[in-house]
Amino acid sequence: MGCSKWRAAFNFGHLKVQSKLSVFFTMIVLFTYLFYCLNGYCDSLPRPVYDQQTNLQNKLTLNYGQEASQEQLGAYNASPASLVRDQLSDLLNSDVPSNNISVANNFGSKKFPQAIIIGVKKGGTRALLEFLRIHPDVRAVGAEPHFFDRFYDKGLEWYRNLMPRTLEGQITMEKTPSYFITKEAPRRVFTMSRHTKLIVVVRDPVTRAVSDYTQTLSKSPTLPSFQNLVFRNATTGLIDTSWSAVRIGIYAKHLENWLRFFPLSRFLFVSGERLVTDPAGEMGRVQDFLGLKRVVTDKHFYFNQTKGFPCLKKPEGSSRPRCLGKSKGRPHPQIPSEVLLRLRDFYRPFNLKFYQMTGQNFGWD
Ligand SMILES: Nc1ncnc2c1ncn2[C@@H]1O[C@H](COP(=O)(O)OS(=O)(=O)O)[C@@H](OP(=O)(O)O)[C@H]1O
Repeated sequence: MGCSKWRAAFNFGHLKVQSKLSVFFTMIVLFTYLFYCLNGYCDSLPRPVYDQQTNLQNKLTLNYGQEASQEQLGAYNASPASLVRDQLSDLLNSDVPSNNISVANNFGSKKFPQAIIIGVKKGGTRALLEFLRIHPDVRAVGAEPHFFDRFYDKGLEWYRNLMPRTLEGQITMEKTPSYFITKEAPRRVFTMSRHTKLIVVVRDPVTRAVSDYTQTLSKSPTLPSFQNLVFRNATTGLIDTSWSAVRIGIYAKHLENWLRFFPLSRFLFVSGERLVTDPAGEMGRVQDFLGLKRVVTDKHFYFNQTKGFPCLKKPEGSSRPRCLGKSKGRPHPQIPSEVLLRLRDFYRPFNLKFYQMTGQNFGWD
């Protein structure tokens, strides 16, 4: 009996010591956590949806060949949650190997883009951005932010937050091809920074229109035929310039709008055709324009016969080469040649004006 009393007293004392110790350790853990947070090391902890979106975009930035952009983002509304959902589904559905660097990037700071690919839709903007992203001094948002056309009211800080972090000497970039045709975009970009470098990938407006139509057709199979949409009056052959597939290709008109705010020296016009036939040559010009060392060269590309386009050679440690996804390089429907000829006639004067304005002959006629 006396022995068991003694044992109970011992156990009670032992328990007291134990609880004191656990309070002590909890305090240590709490203080350590507070110390780390105050020093800004809590970045990798779970955050609100809005911040996760930024993280996801950083992750997208490090993955090649996302088909996010135009198509998916065309469908999303302004809610950050839907943006996260769409981009997450991009990551999961992508046919691109996911073994690329996908570590969290907590180094550097988020800056406004110093260079933007502002157009044109279906010009080859995705290929250009993905080719640029192999450059170690380029960091870009994977998806299209659509800030200067759709989400301007969210404010510049919202926009900056979408950007990946960059270190000294690295360039922040994004691409949203609809900026080129957005009336308010030049003034808005100018307000952000008058020094922004502007890249426009242009492609023969006739093929561009067909490519644009092909994309819409892939989503709405009951769409009227190209020739039904392209003419305002089929008998007279009057072209319907209110159809966006036609309007986007009047490059001279859109450029005029931009030249009200930016001098020509701020622009680089990339040939969408040469981006396919000579990607390394075109990338050389782009890197020079951005003041970058020519790191992306012909040794990075090979021509994929099945795809019919240049793709990036597989990086070390990866099993697959990297081509753009299925939504790039779709076969175009057959359009009657007289329709295409009529459209070519329509574009000719605008093309000539564009060559004159840019001092470059793109050879579309
Ligand atoms: N390397 C490579 N791989 C695949 N596709 C390439 C490449 N280079 C240029 N292109 C051309 O890019 C066209 C799509 O242009 P965009 O990326 O600007 O389209 S989008 O506006 O973002 O939807 C796409 O148009 P379509 O052929 O009509 O699909 C391609 O012709």
